[in-house]
Order: sequence, then C-alpha cells, then structure tokens
Amino acid sequence: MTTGQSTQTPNTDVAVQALGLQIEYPERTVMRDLNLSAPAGRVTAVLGRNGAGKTTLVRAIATLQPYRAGSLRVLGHEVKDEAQTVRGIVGLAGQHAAVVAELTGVENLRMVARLYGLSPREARQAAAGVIDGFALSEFVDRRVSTYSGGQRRRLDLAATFVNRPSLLLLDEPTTGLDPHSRNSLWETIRSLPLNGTSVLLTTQYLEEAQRLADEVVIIDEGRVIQAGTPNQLRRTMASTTLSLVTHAPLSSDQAKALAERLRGEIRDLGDNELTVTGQFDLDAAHRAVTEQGILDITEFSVSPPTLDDVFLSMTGSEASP
Ligand SMILES: Nc1ncnc2c1ncn2[C@@H]1O[C@H](COP(=O)(O)OP(=O)(O)OP(=O)(O)O)[C@@H](O)[C@H]1O
Repeated sequence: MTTGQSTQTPNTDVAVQALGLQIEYPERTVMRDLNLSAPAGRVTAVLGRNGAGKTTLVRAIATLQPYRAGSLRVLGHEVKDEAQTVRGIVGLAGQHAAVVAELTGVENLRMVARLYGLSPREARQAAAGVIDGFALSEFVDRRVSTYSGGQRRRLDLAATFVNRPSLLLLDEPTTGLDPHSRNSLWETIRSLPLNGTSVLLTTQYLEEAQRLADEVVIIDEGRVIQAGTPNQLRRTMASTTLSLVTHAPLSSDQAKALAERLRGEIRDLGDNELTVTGQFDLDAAHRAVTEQGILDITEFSVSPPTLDDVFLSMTGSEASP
C-alpha cells in the first residue's frame, strides 16, 4: 500500500543526480535543462570549456548555489530540501578559507578536523591519517605561507578528506599548476584510498578527464552533450587514424580496397603514404593491410582518437588547450 508520505530510502548507488536542473544568475540562465548522473564510489569528470557552468554546478551540489527548477540529488538527498544533510556528506576542495597561511600544514589539518567536531585526540589521528596519502610529509611541518601552489593545492585536498566525505568535489583541481605539479597531483588523486567515496571533479583538460575519471560528462552552455567512459566516448564519437608508409608506391585501387575493408575514409594518399580514418581498432587495421597484400611497409601506426577529437566532433569547435 502506498501513502501520501515519501517512504523512499535515499538511492545510494548514484552520488549525484541532476534532472532538468535550471540555474539562473540575475542577468542570465546558466543551466537550462541539465541531466546528469554520477555513479557512487567512482570518479566522474565534468568536462567543459571556460564558462560552461562547471563551478556553478559544483557550488549547487555543495548547497552554495540555489537552483530555480529541476532536481539535484546527492546520494539520494534533494539538495534544496536537505541542505544540512548534504553539507554533512559533501567535501569541496578549493575552499581556501579553512586553510590558514600562518599555521603549518599539520596544524591546519588538525584545525579542520576540530571544526568538523572531532576531539583533539581524534583530530590528531585524522590529520596523521591523510599525510601519507596526500604526500605531505616533506612540507607538512612548514607554515603554509611558504608553500608552492602545488603543495597548497595538495593540502587543500587533504583537508577536505580529513572528514571522510561521502562525496568529494574537486573544482578544477590542477588549473594553474605547472605540468610537474599537475602530474604529481594526478597520481595522488588516482591513488586516493576512496573506500566507497564518490568523486566529482570538474576540468577543462581533456587529459585530466581521461587520466582520472571512470565516467566523463561533457557539458557545454549548461547542458550535457555527451556522457560515458573515456573509452566509450573515444569509440563512439571520433575516428581512429591508420597511417601507412611503404617502399613501393601504393595504387589507388589498393588504397580504396583498404579503406572499404575498414569502412573508413581515405584522408591522404601519396605515392608511398596513405592515411585512413574510421571506427576500427589495431587488429582490424592489421588484418585489412595483410589481406590487401600491401608489402614493404616502413611505417604502420594506428592512433585512437583523443578526447580532444571527441570534443571537436561533438561541438564542432576546439576544446580548451
Ligand atoms: N555570480 C555570477 N553572476 C552572473 N554570472 C555568473 C556568475 N558566476 C558565473 N557566471 C556566469 O555563468 C557562466 C558559467 O560560469 P561557471 O563559473 O560556472 O563556468 P565554468 O565552467 O566553471 O568556467 P571556468 O572553467 O572558467 O571556471 C559564465 O558565463 C559566467 O560568466
């Protein structure tokens, strides 16, 4: 029997679910009809260009940005109606307010743990518990005012993790970092002992989404334009490229037969060079070349599409570098 009251238990399989989400600033509508689902216990990347609405979305999930229409649920809790509960399960990295430059890293971690309501002893343990995982040990006893950008970002991230949030929000975690710091932060994020923690990160870097995420959601102008695993997106939306260089000249019949065999298109045909694009994999390319009896191959390469290609094929314009 059903009653008028909601007896639903929150759906904990989905970390974040947006349905018909609409968000407006005084002068403009940023999200019109955003539909997005981020599975629990996984890393989901929201990929989009400058101004796509990534920060707005993260702020809305963290209860900091009101939404006008639609539904936004965090582990089953409607953000608008259960803001207090949502605040208790979400951690947002990049909130520098809680990190004090005059204190050392470890003092900051303990302070944040105390703010979350832990006793002094628990706070010490919680701080100690994240130092290795976030590779802070080299500088954690120094004052934060002496940190590099990458070290500061790492401490922010660790501070968010102290409270073991069920959903960790990382808003453009490596923007502005040099390539070395970015790489090392990627390694840290990849090796986080998630133990069921869901992560939603925003990024404008295709490589970042590719390297870190189990699921990628691409948004543009406040709407989802594609979603899937990095591999699915590559496979469905953009082309693989086969490049061949041969000693003996290739005939156009040979090139045509090869492209047909691969159900691809000839992009370039020179005397000794051929480029074919299409939806095929390395094995299929090997087989097709062998079957066409193309000999004397000096170069053979098959390049799967990157998320850059995916973005280009979907939006018709280049992604941010
Ligand atoms: N407080 C605000 N008032 C009015 N418009 C805003 C406000 N904050 C953001 N916007 C606009 O909303 C749009 C989305 O902004 P948002 O910061 O969410 O994008 P983003 O994808 O995070 O971009 P970036 O990668 O540059 O951080 C932009 O056009 C931005 O100019």
